[in-house]
Amino acid sequence: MVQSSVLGFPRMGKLRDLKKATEAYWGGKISRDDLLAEGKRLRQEHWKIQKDAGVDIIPSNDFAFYDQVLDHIQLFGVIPERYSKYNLHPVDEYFAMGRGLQKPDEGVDVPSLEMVKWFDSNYHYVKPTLQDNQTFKLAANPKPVVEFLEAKEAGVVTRPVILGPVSFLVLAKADRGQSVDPITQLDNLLPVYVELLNKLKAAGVEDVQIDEPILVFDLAAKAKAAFKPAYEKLGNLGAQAPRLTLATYFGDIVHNIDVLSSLQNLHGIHVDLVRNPEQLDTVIGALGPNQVLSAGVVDGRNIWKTNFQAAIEKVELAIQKLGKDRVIVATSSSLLHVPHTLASEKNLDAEIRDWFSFAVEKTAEVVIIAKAVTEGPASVKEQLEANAKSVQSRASSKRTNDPAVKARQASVTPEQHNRKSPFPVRHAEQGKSINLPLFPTTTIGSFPQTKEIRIQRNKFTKGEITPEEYEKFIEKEIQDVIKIQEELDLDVFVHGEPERNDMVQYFGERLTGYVFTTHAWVQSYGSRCVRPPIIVGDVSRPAPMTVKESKYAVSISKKPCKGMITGPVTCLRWSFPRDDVHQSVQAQQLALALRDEVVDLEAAGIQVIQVDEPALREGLPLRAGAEREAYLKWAVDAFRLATAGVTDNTQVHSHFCYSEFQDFFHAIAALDADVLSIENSKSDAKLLKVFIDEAYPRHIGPGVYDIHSPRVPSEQEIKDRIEEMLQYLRPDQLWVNPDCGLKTRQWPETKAAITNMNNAAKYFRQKYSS
Ligand SMILES: Nc1nc2c(c(=O)[nH]1)N[C@@H](CNc1ccc(C(=O)N[C@@H](CCC(=O)N[C@@H](CCC(=O)N[C@@H](CCC(=O)O)C(=O)O)C(=O)O)C(=O)O)cc1)CN2
Ligand code: MET
Ligand SMILES: [Zn+2]
Repeated sequence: MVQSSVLGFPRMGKLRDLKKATEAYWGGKISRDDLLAEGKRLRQEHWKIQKDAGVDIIPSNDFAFYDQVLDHIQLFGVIPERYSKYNLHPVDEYFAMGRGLQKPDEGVDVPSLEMVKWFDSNYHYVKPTLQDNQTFKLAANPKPVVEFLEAKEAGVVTRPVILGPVSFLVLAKADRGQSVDPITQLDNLLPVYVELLNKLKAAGVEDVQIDEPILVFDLAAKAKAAFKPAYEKLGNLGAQAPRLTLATYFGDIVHNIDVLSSLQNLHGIHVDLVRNPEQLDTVIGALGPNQVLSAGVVDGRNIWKTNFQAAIEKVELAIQKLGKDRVIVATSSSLLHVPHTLASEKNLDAEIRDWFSFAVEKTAEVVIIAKAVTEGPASVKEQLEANAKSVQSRASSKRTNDPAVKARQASVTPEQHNRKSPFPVRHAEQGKSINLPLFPTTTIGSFPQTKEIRIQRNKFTKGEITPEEYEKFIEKEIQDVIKIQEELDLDVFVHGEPERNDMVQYFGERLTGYVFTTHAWVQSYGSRCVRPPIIVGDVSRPAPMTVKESKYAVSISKKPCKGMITGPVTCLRWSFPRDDVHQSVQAQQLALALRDEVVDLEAAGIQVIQVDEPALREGLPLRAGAEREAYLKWAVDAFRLATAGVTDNTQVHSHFCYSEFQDFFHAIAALDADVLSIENSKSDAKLLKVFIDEAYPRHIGPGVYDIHSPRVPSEQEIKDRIEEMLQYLRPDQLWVNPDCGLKTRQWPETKAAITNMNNAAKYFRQKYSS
């Protein structure tokens, strides 16, 4: 019999219940016990959904209050002393690592651990941070054991998910000032895995899903070599340990296929056949004689209904070679990356709705496919017919195709990708009308999205206030933030983005070719969620999207004020893209729509325009090679097409909130933006060295403090950071700004942090002008 399997389920709940509970706990509104009880309730609900759907292999330990990697940091005792020294309750220590903790009265002040993108997704994980003398110790009540028992008690037998030791270490880094190479710690870490597996077995666990997603990367020799000792040990524990199924996702493992020979003692291997169906034969060829293949055929990363016929064909190929008992039908990855359920969407057009499948619906899909291949297509005839109809409806729908967009794309010329003059000429032109001091200060766009803003928007969406009332409210918000920026004495203002629910969804709602949802939330980090809009057809811009607010802000600003839009690659990556048209085509459509917006902003008198591309880096194919080069070409072209329509006088900014530029620098440079703001506050300033090494001529603002945490950085801390940056950047090219937008912050901490930031900038301005 072919079993069905889900690799992980979204944990926020149907109505973002987990977000509400954690934020209430942080705000002191509910107790720790209340929070723990809510977590338990959600786990039970999610297990029940999967059990009722008939899923054979249901995950546990896929739940996390903040992040699953952070769970492992705590599980293995990889807790830096700066957290452990406070002897906090484990729940609070966990959140302190995730989001920092500042309690001046109790003398507690510690920033969060670094948080970075999970592979090429918009989910962020907390980076394990190791010391030179790192030790590992299994937590007293290991979470995977506790949650397995909890499910068992509720009548659900689960397969706990744990992150494998090689991935844990490869995804880790040395703490600041430490030099340990994490992978060298394998021998110290393995005993903890052995102990954990023993405890799981003792609790009654038969099967464990052990994730080693780093197998999809190009691995350093040391990392690759670590699989053999790791899995010879973990795969040979016999009756003392559960069977292991090693899971990979978001790429193929063909380039690491030789590793499989040292994994032959494992029960099974999971591969992503949505992203890389072509790896099937190679992987089957490398399996041991009794090993099981978990075939990821239901997309864990996108919301399109699975094409049953195509999925069944893939699974049948595997069955022909392995037999029904050695094949599992699975989601390609955890369903963490898709929204909870389509059932919550009441406003979707019926034709289009029928093309979608969210997490709850995907659990049903794995079950149907498994049944189709086990019992034959007749056993699920109705479902197969309905599915074929949906697939056919989407393929032939007029909603997806706009000849005018296609015609415009066909007429794009190479010159449209180039600014009129090179940077030095533009810079001189811009200097005539935009007066800036040395070390100009600015922010990244958004100011706090207060409860009041969200309430007013909610009322407006529901029709409880008129568009005019909402517009008045937004104008007042803009007035307030302009006034605050004057008081804070910033040099380049922003309008604060109060009208935007999200930097991508807002544009999706204003572009043709998109649909958007009311409840389709996906976790981005911690308690923060996004509601990615869905690209269903060719994209175009029916009318200006941001001009009114930007123009108003400029009209009341005594200093330059940036126009603010989200770039084409980010609009694409943070939406659910089409899977029937190449992403480069969708990016170009978005670029053309945004180009019109940029030109309209300029025409409205906006001299500084920021085009955010924070998702440019995460879209980079995970492995070096032709695919990566092709991506960089079309992604850079899209940005240039969107921005190059303006005159030399207009200063184009771009923003990226990540700092891994090493394998990527030439693409950033090729964007030709006049000013870049980048993330840097939590990474080593050494990363900036690439800007000198490559003689980067233009201007840069590496973030001087981390906006993801409510913690207020001191003026001294910021000065130290700027001092470090000046080792790598010229004083005349350095801007001073936070890491990213301030929408998740509260006003008091925002004002305090920016005051410190501005004072730090003034100190250097003074120092370098004399
Ligand atoms: N798409 C995207 N990806 C991104 C980022 C980003 O900004 N956008 N930033 C990076 C980090 N990620 C972030 C992701 C989300 C948030 C964030 O603040 N999200 C908000 C939701 C934003 C939103 O869409 N808000 C809507 C809906 C707000 C809401 O909850 N409304 C209530 C009703 C109003 C109320 O009573 O509060 C409801 O619908 O129930 C709005 O403002 O209109 C949240 O989790 O709370 C911040 C950073 C990387 N990836
Ligand atoms: N302009 C946006 C903001 O300030 C950029 C955010 S990048 C995730 O919120
Ligand atoms: Zn950002």
